[in-house]
Amino acid sequence: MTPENVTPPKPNEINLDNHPCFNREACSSHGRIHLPVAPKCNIQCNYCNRDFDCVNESRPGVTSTILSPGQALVYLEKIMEKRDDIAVVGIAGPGDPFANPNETMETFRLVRERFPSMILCLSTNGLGLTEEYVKELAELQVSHVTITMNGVDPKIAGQVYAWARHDKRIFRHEKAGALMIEKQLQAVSWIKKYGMIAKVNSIIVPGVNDEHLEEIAKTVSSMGADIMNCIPLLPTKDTVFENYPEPDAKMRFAARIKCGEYMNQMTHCARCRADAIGKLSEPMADDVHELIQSCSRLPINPKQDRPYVAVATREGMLVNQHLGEARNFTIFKVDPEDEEEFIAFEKRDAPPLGGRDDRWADLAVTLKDCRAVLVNAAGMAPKEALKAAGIQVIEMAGMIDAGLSHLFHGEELPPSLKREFKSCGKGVTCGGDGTGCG
Ligand SMILES: C[S@@+](CC[C@H](N)C(=O)[O-])C[C@H]1O[C@@H](n2cnc3c(N)ncnc32)[C@H](O)[C@@H]1O
Ligand code: SF4
Ligand code: SF4
Repeated sequence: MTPENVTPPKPNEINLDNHPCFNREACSSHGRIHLPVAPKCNIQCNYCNRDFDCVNESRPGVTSTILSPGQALVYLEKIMEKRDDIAVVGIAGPGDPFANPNETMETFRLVRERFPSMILCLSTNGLGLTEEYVKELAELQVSHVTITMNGVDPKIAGQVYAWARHDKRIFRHEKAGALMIEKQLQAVSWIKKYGMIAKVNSIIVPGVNDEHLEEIAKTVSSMGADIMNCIPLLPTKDTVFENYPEPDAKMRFAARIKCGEYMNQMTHCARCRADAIGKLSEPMADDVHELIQSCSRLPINPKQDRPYVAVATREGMLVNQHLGEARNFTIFKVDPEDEEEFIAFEKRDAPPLGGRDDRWADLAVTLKDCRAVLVNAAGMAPKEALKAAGIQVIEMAGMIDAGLSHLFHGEELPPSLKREFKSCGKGVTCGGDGTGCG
């Protein structure tokens, strides 16, 4: 399971005392960075609203961009060149790390290989965690794993989760609560089995679980969980709990005192963004915001040599074909004589229609030296298949040169040219071939 090129550091090379969330004294000297590599979620909590592209809000679930594992490593390298106080790399969304397990595990592998003494941690709802993942996390010396648990009674937990998706089924209400509790307790026991620090986050939701937190503490402490973080609900727009009151100081204090009878309590959580960086509560500086944005415009695998970009175009000036309708792709590169110019030097045939998933796998091979493909639109299935093969799918309309400047020189794609294909909502797997699903 662990790739051969990963050499986990010796335990004494990582100073766990430097984690500012687990050691209040480290707050003034050390910071953490969250890498936003996990956009999807497998459940919907009634308090959570995940926003991308948002710079102004500081709360969980918000990020200004999403990074691939390779982009995240470049971003981290650049941050580490700028500052020497970052002791922790965490993955906390904006969705769930184990609704995006490949991205999560790959990010940890890359970071561990490059920064052997970095503290690694993550926060998950527990649903997608498997023993295999927990084992590899331990091998990579991820030291702190947080499981967010809002109840140990299905009736109470079921009020917090709108739905949970597991094994291609959707669970709601009490059934969602029961499923989540089972998975979360299992996750805590694996984390302890493999020797990691287990933190339990519980969101204090007035009138729902404020009287029940003690039961959670009692249950998880008996399983060996190390620390609990009772986080006050932050009422958030466009969520079921948006009009619930934020727990006052009395409720927060009471929760921590009652739970504190069973286990250590964290009291200084800053309810951070999924792309938080620096000391706890430090706002994201403008230059860091620009840096993370520019890293998100790098090729998916920035360290791979992919010198070309493929374009779905009829006449060679405009991006004007859907991925599925293009019979061929025009391949562009930077003009070696003039870095500002681009040269179309080849046409490559698209794989024949039909064959669905095979077709996208074949296309990934055809475009294996391309960092991206510019198209008018593409469905989820081809986007996922190409992304997994390291090829970014950029949906846009208009001049090809604008897309190429974006990809080769990191220039912002004008919003007027951006397009985003939305599925029809019929719940079928969309081939995105522009021919409709009938
Ligand atoms: C955005 S989640 C991402 C990680 C993972 N999906 C999870 O739930 O643990 C990070 C943390 O923020 C918490 N959170 C999300 N929305 C919140 C809100 N409105 N108020 C308080 N905590 C919130 C989650 O419960 C979780 O503990
Ligand atoms: S599991 Fe985490 S990311 Fe998913 S809805 Fe709940 S809080 Fe949000
Ligand atoms: S959300 Fe809380 S536990 Fe997570 S990094 Fe911020 S302060 Fe630490």
